[in-house]
Amino acid sequence: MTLRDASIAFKQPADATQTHALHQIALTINTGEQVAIIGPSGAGKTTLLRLLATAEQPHTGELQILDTQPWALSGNALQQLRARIGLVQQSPPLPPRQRVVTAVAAGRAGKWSRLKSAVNLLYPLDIDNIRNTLAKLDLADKMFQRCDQLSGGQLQRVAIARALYQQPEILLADEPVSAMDPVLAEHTLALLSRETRQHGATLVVSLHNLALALRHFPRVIGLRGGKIQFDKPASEISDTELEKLYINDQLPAATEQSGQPINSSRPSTLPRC
Ligand SMILES: Nc1ncnc2c1ncn2[C@@H]1O[C@H](COP(=O)(O)OP(=O)(O)OP(=O)(O)O)[C@@H](O)[C@H]1O
Repeated sequence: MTLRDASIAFKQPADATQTHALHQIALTINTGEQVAIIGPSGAGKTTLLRLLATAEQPHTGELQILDTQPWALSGNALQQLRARIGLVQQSPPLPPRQRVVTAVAAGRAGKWSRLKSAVNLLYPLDIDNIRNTLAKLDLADKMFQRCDQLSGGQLQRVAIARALYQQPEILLADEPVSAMDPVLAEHTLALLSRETRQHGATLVVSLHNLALALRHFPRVIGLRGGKIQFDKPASEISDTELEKLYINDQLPAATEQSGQPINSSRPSTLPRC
């Protein structure tokens, strides 16, 4: 997938000013690559993932993905393209009363006929595969539970199971392990990496945890203020570059109090606005 000088600006309803969520982003991510996106709160990570998922249209510039220009496609063709792209959202929008099995089955709805999707909503057709997918995330016992009976971390795992079950060619995940304990977070990122590699799929994940980003992803993109600060192999990123990426002039007291430099080797969850 390729972005050429892509920008997105949002109008703020309060004062009608524009926020440049992304500014002239140029990048290419090749098929099968595994990439982490890091950066401070408000850097534009979610917007970038939504742009790649074709959930957001660039206001200027261009996106080419899976050999097409999505915004030149008809409505039907765009829907078909979206069925080939999986997006795990930061707060998975799972209907509270839906059962886990149905939520996961919905991952393939875009690939099925309307009739099959409707039947599947009532009577999930592919129980064994769904159970296997949930088992990889230690959730097989929750298969028939309602989504509103799950914890935040369990809901995140349901959303990941749904994306894995979809078997997309591109899997995009927005802070997919933010509500998980450290052991589950490690396990889940390793699983995402392994599963996408096995299917030859591309994986792009935004993360606040630097240690996880650097450990699990060979390529890391640092985003700040809607612009790319660096895009390089994880092994080449220095602590100074990380300090520069996350520097927060709005939080002098917090930074002084902690007195801790940003260190990529320790698990780090940085202060958020
Ligand atoms: N729908 C929207 N309307 C107006 N402004 C928006 C909208 N979505 C995002 N923004 C603004 O765009 C900027 C980038 O937001 P985005 O959610 O992409 O950042 P982020 O890096 O994912 O942040 P976080 O780490 O806190 O999730 C922010 O300034 C945000 O306020």
